Amino acid sequence: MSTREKILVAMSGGVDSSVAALLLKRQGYDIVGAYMKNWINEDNIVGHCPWMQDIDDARAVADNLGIEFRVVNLMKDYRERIVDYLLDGYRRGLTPNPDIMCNREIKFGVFRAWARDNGFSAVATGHYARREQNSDATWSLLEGADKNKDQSYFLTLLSQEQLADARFPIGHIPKPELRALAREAGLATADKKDSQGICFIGEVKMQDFLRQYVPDQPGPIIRADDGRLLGEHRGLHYFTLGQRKGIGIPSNTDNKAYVVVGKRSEDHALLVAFDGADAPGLFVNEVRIHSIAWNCPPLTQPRKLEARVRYRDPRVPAEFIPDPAPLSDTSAHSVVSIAATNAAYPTTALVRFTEPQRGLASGQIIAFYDGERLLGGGVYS
Ligand SMILES: Nc1ncnc2c1ncn2[C@@H]1O[C@H](COP(=O)(O)OP(=O)(O)OP(=O)(O)O)[C@@H](O)[C@H]1O
Repeated sequence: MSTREKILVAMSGGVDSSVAALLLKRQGYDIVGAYMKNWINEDNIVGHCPWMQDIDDARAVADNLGIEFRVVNLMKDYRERIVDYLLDGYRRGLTPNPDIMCNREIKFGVFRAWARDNGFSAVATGHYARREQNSDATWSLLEGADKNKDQSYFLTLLSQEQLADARFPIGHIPKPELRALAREAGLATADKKDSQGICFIGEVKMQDFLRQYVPDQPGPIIRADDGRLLGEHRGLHYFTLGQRKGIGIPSNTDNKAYVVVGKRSEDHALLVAFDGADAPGLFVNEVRIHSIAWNCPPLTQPRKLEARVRYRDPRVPAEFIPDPAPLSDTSAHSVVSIAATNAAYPTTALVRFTEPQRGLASGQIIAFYDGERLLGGGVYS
């Protein structure tokens, strides 16, 4: 009987996870490839979703590598844990982050559980992130070596336990080198273009998707500084803090563009201002967060660290100040609770930035770092 470690490789039909499988195979692991069926556009609501092509591509790579290939149906879990979270968030005026939730709830949640039930000790993905063992045998998650492709931000809410079962075989490779490896090995996906996040959101505009599920609820567009009525919008869920495109109010004669600076739930008003450092509410020096999760020992005392306020932003200096006795964790109202259950540490905090930060929308996620090392993160209140 084989004593090689059994690893389930999440194969999306993209080049990154194809090379993840290639490398693990070369390293001698006992691997099986699996495509997660997360969403199928059965109602044909949101147009084209290339899942069938993706399955064919993933299967072709698995055949090339001579490994078994499975399709795992997680549509029900995905609907309950990601789509409902997304729609619930938008209905409540938040800006949810389905990519981060998908990693925690699906890839390293139900998919990992499926892997365990089927005799695998770990789940590998094609994320640009690295895992490093600490002296006490726990794991740290580091940014991908290719800083232009780093995806550690998307793994922000993973726990130490999830990290222990995760493998990121491509995290140390620059993308051009990865494509070269794929070509040399003759992988069918070698020159496939990069995907755009979650299938059903990547291939369609989020607005088109939301239109099918969240009823329009028109309200006034109001200029924040003088209360002037500028027009009408179709629903607050189509907008997020810091958004400039699609407001539908022309720039003024000086070519100054309007930007969303707030939402007022009482009268469904969309608050806008001219974009700039003095736009009211657009820039903040500090922000409250909830649903904090750590993959390292939880921070219970104030500490200086670095924060990434959104994907692709550089890390910025900040001070993390935990609330000693959080009164309420707003995520408790969410369909999918983002909060760490029974956390033995404060799950709310204040984050104070050295430089003001722009457009931190409620529901979005902040990630904390110590250099390249991801510590954890939380959700903007
Ligand atoms: N439907 C899916 N089935 C299996 N694994 C998936 C699926 N979607 C994503 N993954 C896994 O999650 C990783 C990151 O997903 P993401 O959507 O960010 O793709 P990516 O970075 O473009 O990678 P790839 O080139 O492998 O598609 C993928 O590399 C893959 O391991």
